[in-house]
Order: sequence, then structure tokens, then C-alpha cells
Amino acid sequence: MLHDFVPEQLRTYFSRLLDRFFTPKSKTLTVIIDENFGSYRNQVFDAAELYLRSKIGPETERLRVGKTPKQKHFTISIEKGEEIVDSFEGSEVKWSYVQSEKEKGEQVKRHYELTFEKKLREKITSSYLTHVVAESEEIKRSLRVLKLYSKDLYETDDDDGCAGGNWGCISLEHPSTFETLAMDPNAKKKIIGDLDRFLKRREFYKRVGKAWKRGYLLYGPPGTGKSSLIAAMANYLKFDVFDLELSSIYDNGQLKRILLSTTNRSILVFEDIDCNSEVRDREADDDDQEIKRNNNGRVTLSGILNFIDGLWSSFGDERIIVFTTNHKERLDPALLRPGRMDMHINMSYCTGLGFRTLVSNYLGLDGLNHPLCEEIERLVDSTEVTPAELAEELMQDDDCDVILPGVVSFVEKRKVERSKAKDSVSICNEVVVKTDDDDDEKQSVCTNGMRNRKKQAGKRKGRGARNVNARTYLQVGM
Ligand SMILES: Nc1ncnc2c1ncn2[C@@H]1O[C@H](COP(=O)(O)OP(=O)(O)OP(=O)(O)O)[C@@H](O)[C@H]1O
Ligand SMILES: [Mg+2]
Repeated sequence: MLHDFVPEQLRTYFSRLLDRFFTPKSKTLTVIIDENFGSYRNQVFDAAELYLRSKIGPETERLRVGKTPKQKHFTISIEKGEEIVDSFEGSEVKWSYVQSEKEKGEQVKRHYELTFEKKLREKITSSYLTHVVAESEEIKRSLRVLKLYSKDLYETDDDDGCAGGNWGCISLEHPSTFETLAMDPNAKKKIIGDLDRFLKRREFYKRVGKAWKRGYLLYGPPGTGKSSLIAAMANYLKFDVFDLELSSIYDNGQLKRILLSTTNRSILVFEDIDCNSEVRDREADDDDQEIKRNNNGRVTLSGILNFIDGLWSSFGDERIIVFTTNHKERLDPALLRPGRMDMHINMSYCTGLGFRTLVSNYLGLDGLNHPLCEEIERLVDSTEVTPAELAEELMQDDDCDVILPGVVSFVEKRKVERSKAKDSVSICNEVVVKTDDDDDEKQSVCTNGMRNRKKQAGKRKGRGARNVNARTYLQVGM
């Protein structure tokens, strides 16, 4: 017809017009996500790679698997040509992975194709891709190998992933978690809740004009799990740990430089803070001369406090600051005042419940079902024995029938020794938490099962007026 009725000059035009009219229109749109974006890596490509690992379904026929010596887990990814279907707020999208054939001297080009209905363009290119990037960040955090930084380490075992500056760093592979920690379950819950709240409160801290950080004081005898709790916190939050050895820091200036070189999303640890004479209770310390000398060219208490709640406290974001001590009573009251440490956690001697956790860690169910277990719980409840001592006893053998009688005699022996030293003991895990409530209250559950609550005013020596009405005291037994 075109040949017969349309002049030659117009034929091409009409032919194109008819083509356009009769060819069915595609209802889908495909977005190409290249590996590189200009000369940079494409963040969306990397995010998609991580995100899609968690979306691999039973319909996928070919996968790639790999692992570097440093990686803990296998990395699984989809093979070229494979497709993955995902859904987002009721809409379906299809991902496919495309890889160019390698030509001589050329690098393989890789990209993802994301296909969806055209009408979803706005939703997919903004909300869905934002969701993919956010999810991938979460996955990255969970796969992260944590780092332990120390000024004493000159060499690092890992040159990728360590922060700059002159910190030495090794991978933190401490196995302690909140599940393996022998601690009163209520205290554990309280700490986990506090950490969760802290993570979610970026906007809150900004609104109230406070630095986004949280301070914990862990106190108790040696071997009760203070360092293990720090490792559990790091594993839970996926935060690196900076170990600040105060005795090796020359003065406040160096402390400032060291603290400023730490990274965000980290835990700064000042272990055995009472061993630094400057933070001991100055009224209780006789040796004034020593303190004067320490004020000259050493780290001073005010230098530390300046970073906790002074002008310098606003350095960095998402910081947890932990102080540990075996002797809380020796600390200067200025360090214990409200507003300084948000939570005071007493890591006390082991209790029956704590022993249960240790038995389940070390011996599994067999230990928990053993007839001696209950007897040991009762014994542990009535004497001062640390989780570290019990853990050592539980590692003596594999056989419950050998270990548990050994634990009985160990705890009985310890009980006799202790009762010679004093008549009675009171075992409690105490957690003092600063909250935003108006009331001050102290709650305690001791090992005898008694629970009491009492109103508590800011009476302690050295306590200032500030924040006195904004603390909750929780005392719980294991
Ligand atoms: N509460 C606990 N739960 C589980 N294991 C514990 C606990 N406390 C101690 N342990 C065991 O004892 C070992 C030593 O404990 P940890 O180093 O955490 O004690 P600490 O309170 O930091 O002691 P120190 O005051 O001497 O630094 C741990 O590696 C762990 O095996
Ligand atoms: Mg320790």
C-alpha cells in the first residue's frame, strides 16, 4: 500500500510511524547498575552485591562461592545470567547479573540489571535503592571483623581495616557474648536495652545538645567478667575497641591527641582506672605530694573528665566509654558523679543462676541435667566465688561425673576459707542506670529472693545538684 499510494519521499516517515503504532509498548523499565561510576566504584553496585546474597532463592541454578584466608564465612554470589526476584512494599523487581566476556587486554565489565514496571519508577529508583543500600550497610556491619586497638602494638596483623594514626591494631576475636556471660538476666537485659536505645538516639542527642556517647563504669573483683562484658558489648554493637592504657600516656595533651585519633562507632576502654593515682579518691589518699607531682606532666582527673563531659566530650560520634575498676571505693567522687558515667555495673561474685550459664557454656545440656548441678547452685549462692574460678574448674575434664564433684569440693573449700574471713556474705549484681525518668529509685533482688524498692535521693558524698532527678537505680541479684 505504501508503495502504491505514498510518494517515495514520504515512505520512510510513514513506515516508521506505523512501526511505532503497531509495535506493542514495553511496560517494563530496566536500570543498569555498573560496577564503576566514572573513576569511582559504584556504591549501588557494591550494595546490590551484598544485598542480593541474602535474597538467593531456590529458583537460582548457579552460584559462585569463595573465601579469603582472613574471612570467617564463605562469600556466595550469583553467577552471570542468573536472575533474582525481590519484592518491596508489594511490588516485584527482577535483578540479573551480567558480565562481559573477557577480551584480550580488557578487563571484565560487570553490571546488574534491575527490571520493574515503568509505573514504579519513582518508588524503585528512590525508596527501593535506598533500602538496598541501607540493608547492605547492616549486612556489612554484621560481617565486620572487629579490631582491638592499642598504643602498645607496634605491628598490626592486618593492614586493611585498621584506622589511621599511630594505633597498633589486631582483629578482636574475643568469643564473649551476652549469651555466654554469666550475669543476672535482668542486669543483662538492662544493659542490652540501654545499648539499643543509645544506638537509636542520634536525633535525641542532637536535640538535647549532648554529645552522642554513653559511659559505663564496671566494677568488681578480678575474674568477675568486666573485660568479658566489654568484649560482649563490642560483639553486640559491632564496635571496635580502643584500649587506653593510662599509665603509658604521658600527659593530658597526649591523652587529647590519642582520643582524637580514635574512630567513631567504637568503645574506648580505660581498664583498672583505680591504678591511676590521679583518679583515686583525693580525700582518702594520704599522699598529697604524689598527687601534686602527678598533676605535673601526667594525665590528670580533670583531663579525663574534660573528655567525658567537658568541652572536648563532643569529639566523635557513637562512642561508648568504659572504665573498669576492682575498687570503686577508691575512685574520686568526681568521677562517679551523675552525668559522668551513665551506668554503674557491679560485676559481682558468681550466683547459682550465673553458674547455670557457665555450665551450659562449658558442659552443654548434660551438665544442666546433672543431679549435682542444683546442689552447686545453692553452694555458689552462699559463698564468694568468681566466674573465672568456676570456669577454670569446669575445664578440668570432659566428663560431668568427674568435673561436677570437683566443683563441689572446690566451692565447699572456698566457703570454709571465706567464712573464716567473715561471717556472712551478700551477693548482688547491681546496675545503676541513668534514665530520663523523673524519679530516682533503687530496685534490688538479692540471692535470697527478696526484692525491695526504695526511693533514693542524691545523698552520696560529692554528688552535685545536676541530674540528681534523672537517675534510676536498679540493684538486682543473679
Ligand atoms: N561473668 C562471666 N561470665 C562468663 N565467663 C566469665 C565471667 N567472668 C569471668 N569469666 C571467665 O573468666 C575469664 C576472666 O574474666 P575477665 O577477664 O572478664 O574478668 P575481669 O573482671 O575483667 O578481671 P580483672 O579485674 O582481673 O580484669 C574470662 O575469660 C572468662 O572465661
Ligand atoms: Mg579485666
